[in-house]
Amino acid sequence: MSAPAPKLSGEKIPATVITGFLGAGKTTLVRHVLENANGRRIAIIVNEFGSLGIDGDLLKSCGIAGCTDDDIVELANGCICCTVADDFLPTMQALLDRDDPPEHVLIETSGLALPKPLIKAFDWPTIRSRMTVDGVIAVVDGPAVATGRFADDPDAIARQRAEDPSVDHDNPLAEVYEDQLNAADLIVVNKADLLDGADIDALKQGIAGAVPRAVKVVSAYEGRIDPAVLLGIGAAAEDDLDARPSHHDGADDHEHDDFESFVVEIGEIADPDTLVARLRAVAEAHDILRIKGFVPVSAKPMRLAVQGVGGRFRHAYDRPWTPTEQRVGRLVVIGETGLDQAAIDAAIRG
Ligand SMILES: Nc1nc2c(ncn2[C@@H]2O[C@H](COP(=O)(O)OP(=O)(O)OP(=O)(O)O)[C@@H](O)[C@H]2O)c(=O)[nH]1
Repeated sequence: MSAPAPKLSGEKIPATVITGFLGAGKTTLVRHVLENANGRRIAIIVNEFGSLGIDGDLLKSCGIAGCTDDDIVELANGCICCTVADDFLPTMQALLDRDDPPEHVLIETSGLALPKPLIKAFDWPTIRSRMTVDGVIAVVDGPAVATGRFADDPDAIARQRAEDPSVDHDNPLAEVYEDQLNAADLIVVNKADLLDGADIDALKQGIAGAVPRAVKVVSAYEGRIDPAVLLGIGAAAEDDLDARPSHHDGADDHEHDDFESFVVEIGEIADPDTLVARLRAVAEAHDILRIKGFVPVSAKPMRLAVQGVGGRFRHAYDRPWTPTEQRVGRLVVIGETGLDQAAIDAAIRG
């Protein structure tokens, strides 16, 4: 795989924003870029909706040569789009002020973040003079879109509009998903292994037709796209905000109260397959969007990383528990507001 050709705008350091709904495959794609960085110094900023930094932890334990923990900065304090001034700008400033600043910065937003406020932050004078948004990549969960996960219910919208003409959506998932696509310079339809060729073509066409401007749409498996395609787009997105409409244009701020997250703690488990079967049943019964975390397994020195997107689960041992870590399982649960937290907690803990 060839090294991505750096396409700097003047002396500015390029930043790539990786957006996409919960569980679409953003961390998987970031990891693939790191594995194929060919010596290029890339810093990663990872933002999560939940209070636990699972993605940053997964990337830190990736064992990729040349990728140090210092190059991975976690912002787990809420969605990056709402904490721009408090968290994001000081973090960027610190990266830029390093003795050896990165050659490229990848920013993985939370699955619920709206990318536009983040792109706008690159217009702040202190950042604007030194960085540019090289491109916004939207990662899409192909099978989730194909099964109508983000589709609106047209009747419900018509009813709501009759009461309040300014209402766009009754579906917060659709709203976040569309904002993410509308901001993109490149759209990656991921999880192609779970779709057949005709479905992929139809999805790509449908997505390309739904976004407001001509944007390349590609398909991928496990986020495997040549970094030369992802990096070096040269979009300067901060100068091009009007071309990226958002459902929240005109609003000073927005709330994430359509979604909620909480953490379930569990003790050592005896058998990963039994746990995953239980998690799958809970996720389906409560329409949970995302479950992820790490769990100790009896007599195993390695911790088990567990990932669920809807009812689809994966698990793998990722690294040994360190001597200073408590062998306690922590799973982040994310869903639309109104989850029955007590019932979910009890069901997960068995
Ligand atoms: N079958 C399949 N699974 C995939 C693919 N890419 C990623 N996954 C799995 O999907 C799950 C979510 O992937 P992540 O990369 O963590 O997704 P994410 O977008 O970073 O998730 P959040 O940060 O929670 O929004 C994991 O279990 C991945 O292993 C793919 O191409 N095919």
